[in-house]
Amino acid sequence: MGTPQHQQSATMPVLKLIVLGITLYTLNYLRKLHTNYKLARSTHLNVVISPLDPYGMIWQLTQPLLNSYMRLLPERLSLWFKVMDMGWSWELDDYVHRKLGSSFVVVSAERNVIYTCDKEAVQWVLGRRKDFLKPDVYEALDIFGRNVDTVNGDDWSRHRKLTAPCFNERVSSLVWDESLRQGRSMLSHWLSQGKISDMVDDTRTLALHVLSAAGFGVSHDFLEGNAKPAEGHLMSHRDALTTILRNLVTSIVLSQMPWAKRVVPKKLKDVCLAISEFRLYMDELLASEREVMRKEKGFSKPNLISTLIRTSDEAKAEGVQSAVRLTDEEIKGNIFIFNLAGHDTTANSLAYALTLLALHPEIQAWVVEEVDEVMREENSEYESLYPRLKRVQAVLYETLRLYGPVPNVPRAVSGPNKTLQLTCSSSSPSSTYTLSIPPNTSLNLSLHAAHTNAAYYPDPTSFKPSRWIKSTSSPSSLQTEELLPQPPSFNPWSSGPRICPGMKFAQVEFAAVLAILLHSARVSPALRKDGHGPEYEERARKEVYGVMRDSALNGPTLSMNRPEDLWLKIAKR
Ligand code: HEM
Repeated sequence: MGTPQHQQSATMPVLKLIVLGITLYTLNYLRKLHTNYKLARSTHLNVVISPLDPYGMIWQLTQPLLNSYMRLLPERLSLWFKVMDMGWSWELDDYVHRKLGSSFVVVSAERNVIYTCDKEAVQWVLGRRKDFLKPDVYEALDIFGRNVDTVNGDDWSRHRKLTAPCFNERVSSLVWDESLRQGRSMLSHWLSQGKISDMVDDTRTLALHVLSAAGFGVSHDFLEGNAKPAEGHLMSHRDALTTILRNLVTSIVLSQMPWAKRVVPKKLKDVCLAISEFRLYMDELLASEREVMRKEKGFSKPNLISTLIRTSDEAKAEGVQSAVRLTDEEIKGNIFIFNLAGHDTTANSLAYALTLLALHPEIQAWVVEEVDEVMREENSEYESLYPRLKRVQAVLYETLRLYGPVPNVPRAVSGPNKTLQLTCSSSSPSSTYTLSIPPNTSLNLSLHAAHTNAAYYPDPTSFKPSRWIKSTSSPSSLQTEELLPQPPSFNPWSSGPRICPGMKFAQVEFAAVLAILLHSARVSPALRKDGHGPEYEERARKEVYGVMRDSALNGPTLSMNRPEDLWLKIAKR
């Protein structure tokens, strides 16, 4: 054993090495920060310096921990955090853009990010899919195979071309029928309770069942679902999918480590099982769908999966090169992404809309007027009823404007060292500016900030679905009302070539469910404890509003943080 002096002299070089390492790292960090700062200044936009890379792993991991501390700091020290935290950027509406301009730059050592809520810039970026790409981070969603949501370039054209036929009018009609069926069951379940909490849980079940019927041709009962595993399985199809969607990040990580199922704790083992079971179900679906097509020389039902297989197999049969076909892995990747992209988005939109209507009884009465007129008819056909639900559609638009599931859309710039320029004048005609995007710069399109910008929407934070309706006669009547087209500042489904292909699917599902509910029931705010009288109603209103506003990006979509605290009264009309 050496003397203390010997030990001290042995640790000195190690310490020196550590100090040298830290110094070199810091100098390199400052050099990169300085280079990016100079690039950011060249844009002539306002600049916010961030110590962390907005797309980096450290930011992703530390953000939730830093949140409560940052709220204690004065704004000049916490502004970078306010800008980058997606939860805050939703909570603050367009506050940050009002302070820093409709476009500004966040500088970090790794990259710069231009944040913009300028409608011209947003349309420009979304319209140029070859210049502005989905960032690599999307590839994490390739759990079951590459798909239309995660790929870029020619691959995207192929996926989009072959998946587009899935969203046709026959599928819309199927979505309508199934949504009415599920909506009716959900309503009788709610009416039997009189007062409900955690409505989001029910709207998620409903959305999943509609996707299952329209996606796989598998119908579930609203209450019982299909909890029994099919023959040869350990988990039901519905439970496997629900487990994956509710544990998305864990599923992404575990899908990369197939060996992990042997060593992880029980809860994670269930996620591993769900992944392998869902893969098996998809293999079986593909095989059985092909069998039906072979026997009947057609396809059983016009659902998403049969359309996807048919389109792809027809291309194969016609000897079309592989460049315009999807592999089985890619078919499975797309089926999964339809489920992921179409589940929480629609479920949360329904939940927010019902909460908003409960808080605004006068608007609920306005929608009911239309619903009663349309739904009193004997027939419940999609073609004749859906187009007449214009006020219902206006409620969806207004809900998405204020509580859109996707408040921000990220984009990377393709190729190195490119400077792109656009002249913007929309936010203020007197202050036209050039938006130039220097090298090493990504983009963040602040959809929610645009949706709550007073230059685009008068009285922007108020819930006013009537702003989407115009009447062609005076006095206004239901027959002469028209739904206004979506303006360039309104992009809850994105826009351009990569616009959400499930837009119509979501619109039809939303309209059917809202119409069936409001035709028979009235929704109003409630509290966990029963009570009545004006004071009770006022407290219930405040509580429900508070729970709804306590929302954040939980996973990829905006949702309420405490849905179990949301109580609503459902009374038969
Ligand atoms: C209210 C409901 C919905 C909203 C607000 C919504 C919103 C969006 C947005 C903003 C994007 C673009 C994301 C980006 O470019 O980064 C998108 C893409 C997509 N959505 Fe939706 N969505 C909804 C429902 C659905 C449904 C029901 C489906 C399928 C059944 C679906 C499937 C997809 C797919 C596959 C993409 C990727 C398209 C591509 O990149 O070419 N969505 N959605």
